[in-house]
Amino acid sequence: MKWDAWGDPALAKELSADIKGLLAAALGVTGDAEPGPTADEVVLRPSRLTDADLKALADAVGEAHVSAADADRLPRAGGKSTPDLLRRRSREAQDAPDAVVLPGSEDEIAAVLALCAERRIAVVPFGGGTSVVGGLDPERGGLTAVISLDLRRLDQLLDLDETSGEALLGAGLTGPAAEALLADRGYELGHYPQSFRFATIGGFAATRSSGQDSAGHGRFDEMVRGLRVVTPVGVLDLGRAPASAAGPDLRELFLGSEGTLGVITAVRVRVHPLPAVKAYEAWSFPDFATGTAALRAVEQQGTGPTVIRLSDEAETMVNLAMTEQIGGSPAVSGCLAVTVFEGTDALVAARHQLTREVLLAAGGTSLGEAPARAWEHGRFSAPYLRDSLLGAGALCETLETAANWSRLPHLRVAVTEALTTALPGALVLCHISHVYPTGASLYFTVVAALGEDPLTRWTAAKHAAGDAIVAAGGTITHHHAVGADHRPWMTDEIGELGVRILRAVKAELDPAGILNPGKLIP
Ligand SMILES: Cc1cc2nc3c(=O)[nH]c(=O)nc-3n(C[C@H](O)[C@H](O)[C@H](O)COP(=O)(O)OP(=O)(O)OC[C@H]3O[C@@H](n4cnc5c(N)ncnc54)[C@H](O)[C@@H]3O)c2cc1C
Repeated sequence: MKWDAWGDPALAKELSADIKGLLAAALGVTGDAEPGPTADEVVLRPSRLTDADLKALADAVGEAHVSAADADRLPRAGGKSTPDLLRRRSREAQDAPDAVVLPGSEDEIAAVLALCAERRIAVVPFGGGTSVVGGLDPERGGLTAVISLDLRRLDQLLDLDETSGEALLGAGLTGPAAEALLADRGYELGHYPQSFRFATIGGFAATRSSGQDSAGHGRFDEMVRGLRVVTPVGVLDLGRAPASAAGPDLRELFLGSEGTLGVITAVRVRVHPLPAVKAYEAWSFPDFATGTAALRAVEQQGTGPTVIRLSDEAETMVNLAMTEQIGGSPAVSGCLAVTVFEGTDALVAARHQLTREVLLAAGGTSLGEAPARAWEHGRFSAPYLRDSLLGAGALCETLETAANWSRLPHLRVAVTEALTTALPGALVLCHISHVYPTGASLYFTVVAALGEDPLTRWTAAKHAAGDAIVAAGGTITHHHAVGADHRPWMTDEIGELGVRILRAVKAELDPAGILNPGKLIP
């Protein structure tokens, strides 16, 4: 993963003539942005750890697994939101964790937490580094220093119970590494967020991630059967049966806990046999309202596509211009919807047919397989385009929410208005990609001219959007999590009493307050 951009440098994308034309016509963006510093030119604030601290950390995990070198600190200085990337481009002194520590076992994690509590050092658990909500900000929270606890060494398939269809996965496994280990045994987890190639099993659990196949396989939190968590005061092993009436489900406390309550070391997940067949069909709807009603009808009928998503008119149009870049869709007018079905021959055929009938009756026109296959082909490539847009002088950022079907139309209008008021002239695209019987998520992409001081302008726009979401009855986050960026709205989301409950749990599990200060809990 690059320190100042997304993913693999070899896959960086050039902007096509079509996109450059669109940027010039829609946003007046014609030139290139000033390039940021190289890694060697970045100035990091010096590490605040003493030699004695570093020696104690090395005693806990081995000398080879502790580093206070700038080359190791810089890639863990934050996540991968656009504000993170803009900060990395700064030529002013940047903050970063004071050291990077890579434990190899639960005992080593427990030892690190104990010595950090004793020495008043904050700990930021680090999975794949793909947070887009400031979840990895190197916040010290009034303590003397902060370390990044990189969990990549916890990368084993620890158990596969084929009879039950459950796998125990190390928290540091990336999406592709976990799927490869399972595929060797004929199984699939089926969690494919856009950040799939770099994000980790522990990160998915810690943020309540949702993948693009959520209609068929569920959100990540729905896949979790059990969790192992190391806290500063002991180890928890949660989830002993597929269902239980033994009081409140404590797994739920750690799903979405974002490193503030403990370090997730292993996750027991539901797995399924690799699908025998897949079927694809794309659809066009005359407008977003008609398409939204069609998705609702499919979801409420329960006919079970694995993927179902709908782009609004603007996103469908931009998708066209991106065809060359990310394998986007061939010519489509109106609003593009994509459906994918997976499973056995008979189930796929039945689900596909039942879904088709609903979509046709709801006003959809079939576009055949090609646009749906093109979407799948390019589905992990869009983040590379954001880097190219930044290089060309355009700010591109996303935000997401969810609400009941009845609130969705107003929520979409309110967020779009908030964004275009805060960033006049910005292009705001929207899609639905996660559906539930009672509602759906809305995912917004904002493209604007970078202009002067983009960080301040984006922060103001994000704030306006957050206020609009809350006022319109949406959740402040459907799957990106809270981190530092959504924390100001947590009291609106769960109320004062809800915040007090989280604080009380935190005080019990993390009395020294070392775990990921400044995130999630107001
Ligand atoms: C381009 C892009 C596309 C994205 N697409 C999606 C998407 O489709 N769906 C989606 O859900 N999200 C998406 N995200 C957001 C992000 O990928 C998810 O939040 C992901 O789950 C983070 O996983 P990670 O391993 O990278 O965790 P990190 O970013 O390293 O950490 C995220 C948070 O979890 C904590 N944490 C990490 N590992 C552990 C652990 N083992 N124990 C305790 N705490 C831990 C960290 O301290 C931090 O607060 C996207 C991000 C980017 C940049």
